[in-house]
Amino acid sequence: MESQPVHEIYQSLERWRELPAKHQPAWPDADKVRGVGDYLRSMPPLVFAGEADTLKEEIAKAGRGEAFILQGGDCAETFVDSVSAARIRAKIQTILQMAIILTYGAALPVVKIGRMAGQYAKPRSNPLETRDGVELPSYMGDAVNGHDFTPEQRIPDPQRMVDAYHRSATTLNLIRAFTGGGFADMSKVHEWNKGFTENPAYKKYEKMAEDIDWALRFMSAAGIDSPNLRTVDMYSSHEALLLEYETAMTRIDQRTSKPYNTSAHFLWIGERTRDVDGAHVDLLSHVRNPIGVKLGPTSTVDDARRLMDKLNPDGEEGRLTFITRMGASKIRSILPDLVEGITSDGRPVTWMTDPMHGNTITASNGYKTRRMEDVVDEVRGFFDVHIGLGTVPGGVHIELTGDSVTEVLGGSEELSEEILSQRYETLVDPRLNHRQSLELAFLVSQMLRDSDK
Ligand SMILES: O=C[C@H](O)[C@H](O)COP(=O)(O)O
Ligand SMILES: C=C(OP(=O)(O)O)C(=O)O
Ligand SMILES: [Mn+2]
Repeated sequence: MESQPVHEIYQSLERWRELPAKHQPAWPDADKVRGVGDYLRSMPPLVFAGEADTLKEEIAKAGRGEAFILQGGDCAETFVDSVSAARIRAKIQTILQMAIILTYGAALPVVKIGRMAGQYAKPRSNPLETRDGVELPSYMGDAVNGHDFTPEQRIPDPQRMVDAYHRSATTLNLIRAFTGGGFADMSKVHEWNKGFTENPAYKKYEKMAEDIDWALRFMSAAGIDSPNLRTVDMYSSHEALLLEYETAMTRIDQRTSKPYNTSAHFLWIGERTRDVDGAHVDLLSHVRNPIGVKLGPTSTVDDARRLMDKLNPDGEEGRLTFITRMGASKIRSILPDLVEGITSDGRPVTWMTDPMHGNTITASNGYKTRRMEDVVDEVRGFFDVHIGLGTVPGGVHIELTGDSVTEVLGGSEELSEEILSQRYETLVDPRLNHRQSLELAFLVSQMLRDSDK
């Protein structure tokens, strides 16, 4: 097939400008936005298109039940945390620990994707925030404005997109260093748990680490060795919200002459921007990365089919993932029709669950929170529905952190409303802490095991 002329590709990448674009910041200075776009276009890509292709194959495997995807990280990364190697390491470590729990428990390869190295932009329910009669733009993530409630901080500043690019680069560098440079060596599974032993989840982890050590000694004695035991692949992802940033980071791949978004391996379109005739869907329809679309409780089969027509008309395996986020009380009644309607289309999709965003509540003391039991119940509902239909539960999408924050209620330590204020550090949505993340991984590994019977 003849490749499309380069100028036509670049034209197609700008077509979104004629379409309705939701949740874009009201940038005060259009010239400054253009300048930032030019700067970003002059900068190197953050990821290589070939890596995105490899991830697409991995996601295809998850869609067929030959692997399972673990996607996790902050709701909103912050510039402050991006300079803390300890915080980034704790997050990577949490994802690696969860992945090893899932791999060992279910004997299934786990595809690891961080909500990291670019998760700096947020859609908000209300574009404005009012405090004591003062109205300012809502915080939309560090790539847009500052969290402090002052006009200086809250007015969107396009220069922040440049900062987001550089901080994504340093975070990604650290991810690559940790996952390729010895930290992720399987013989270190014990060390990842150091200092965390006085809790049932940590004890369970310790026991599993001992079993893995024994298996490794057996393999070594039997002369079995694999580079897979020493390094892991971890991919980057974020919500493709800021159209100017995502367009500037889209480049034509030399190997294939096709456009790839080089700001992350995997991009997703959020529940609030998934209109099939809107700007976000149009922009991502032109790039070749694997992409996801969040589907909330009002999604219809027709919505999802039209998204497939636009985003994956030829039914390329691994290209399109639907990340459902229905809410624990709704998933069992809503998901079956959606999955059946899409399965009968015949074109493959990979199904993931985001058990966080449909389960957000306000605690009696005003904190935005979630209940661990609802999170677990939505994942369970996701497995129940897919197993009932004979389709494949392909992965989980989790908001988490490696620190001991107090943002989500419940879990084995029975975190209560009164405790939320102790370490409530998120700037947008509540995240599972390190312990709750491991607990969830153990429960999901059991669900995966049961689904294999
Ligand atoms: O992370 C997702 C959204 O940005 C977030 O849930 C919106 O939160 P809000 O309702 O506080 O604006
Ligand atoms: C905005 C998010 O979710 P959703 O689009 O599902 O509401 C998110 O993932 O942080
Ligand atoms: Mn969120």
